[in-house]
Amino acid sequence: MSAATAPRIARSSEEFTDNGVVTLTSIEQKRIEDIIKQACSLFEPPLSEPNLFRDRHYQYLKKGLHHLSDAYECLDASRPWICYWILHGLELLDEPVPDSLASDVCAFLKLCQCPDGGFGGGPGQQAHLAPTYAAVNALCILGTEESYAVIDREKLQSFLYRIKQPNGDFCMHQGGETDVRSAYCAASVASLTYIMEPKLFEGTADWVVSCQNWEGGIGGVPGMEAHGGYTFCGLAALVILRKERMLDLQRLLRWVVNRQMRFEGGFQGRTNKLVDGCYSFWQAGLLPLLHRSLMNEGDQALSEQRWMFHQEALQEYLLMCCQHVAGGLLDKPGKARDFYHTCYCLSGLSVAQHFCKDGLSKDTIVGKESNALQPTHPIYNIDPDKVARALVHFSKLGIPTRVCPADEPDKLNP
Ligand SMILES: CC(C)=CCC/C(C)=C/CC/C(C)=C/COP(=O)(O)OP(=O)(O)O
Ligand SMILES: [Zn+2]
Repeated sequence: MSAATAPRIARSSEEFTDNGVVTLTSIEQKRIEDIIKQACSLFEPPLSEPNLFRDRHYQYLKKGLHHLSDAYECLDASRPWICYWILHGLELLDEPVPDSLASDVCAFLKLCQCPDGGFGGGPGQQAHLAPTYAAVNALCILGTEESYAVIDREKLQSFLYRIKQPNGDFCMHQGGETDVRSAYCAASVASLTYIMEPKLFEGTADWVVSCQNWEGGIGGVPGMEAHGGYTFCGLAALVILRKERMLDLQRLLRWVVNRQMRFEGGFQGRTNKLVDGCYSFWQAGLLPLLHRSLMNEGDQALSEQRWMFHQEALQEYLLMCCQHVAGGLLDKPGKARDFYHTCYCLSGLSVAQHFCKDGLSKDTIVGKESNALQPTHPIYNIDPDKVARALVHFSKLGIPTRVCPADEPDKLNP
């Protein structure tokens, strides 16, 4: 389907204003719609096919593994994230990482690993669940004996026990905050590296479920506004724990499908906020998880061909509004490119291109076939084959047995 003829979900917000009330939010929304309109006008016929700037994105990502600009100084405590964002972007583009570069990344992430387990945001930094999640994902993307060997699984397991809370949730780091991100990061690394045991996740599902709120989505902590980032973390954590049926999935579905913007085609993170390219993964990525969960609940009406969002409209938003001409992707037109948005815009584009159910797949590619990206795993957001390889590798090693499990939990977080 050409971009020019693709049906838009609905019309601009102006056409929905029935009481004429102007607020700061409505002014901002209108301004963004005007910017989107302008960006899309560049694709009027005959230039109607939006093109993925594959090579420019590749060059941008490749350079980031060697050199970062001063703008990344503020991410000094997120360096494993930068490795993950870049490596995942490269695998989506089907660009291999040379062996020597892969070894350099392994050596760097080894320096980020803490003597007591888990990974910090950089060498010598305190162990934290977010960079731990990013480091494990990055090492699994590399998928070599060398990269798997970096992870000290016994110590990773004891780090998780140390930050586990009596209510089932985890602190992001010793003495740190708790929210739904931590349940996902902990469940993700524990399942991928095969260190998961029931005791470690006792109470976790109940805690995550308590964060589903009146809107149907999931907030960071109980009672908080629902947000796409937390909703993805909550649902993905429950899918790993095989407890997603404890959520009200119909209300979750209703909430997320209403986060796709009727004019822009991209997703917003929460009600009455602006479209942002990164929610192409955090929000649209919920639909494959929901599809599987509802199928397991016996829902007979599920499509065999499509996810329950407008896949073409999301692809158009990403291709027409989120690509930087010099490579890299972004939140919305006029914003700067960065590796976070490049990773999650490409991840969302991949979700929107590839439907898969029970081994049956159906591709819906906006623009040329060469726009197609590699698929991504709906839970871990890395190449599905790399997930399978990591599971085979780590399951052979068995679950580490701790000397005295009862002594560890909450020792440092009474
Ligand atoms: C695995 C892992 C650690 C996942 C993180 C998930 C994630 C993206 C959470 C978002 C958190 C948040 C409150 C964003 C609001 O940003 P904002 O107010 O700037 O944006 P908004 O206006 O779009 O809501
Ligand atoms: Zn964003």
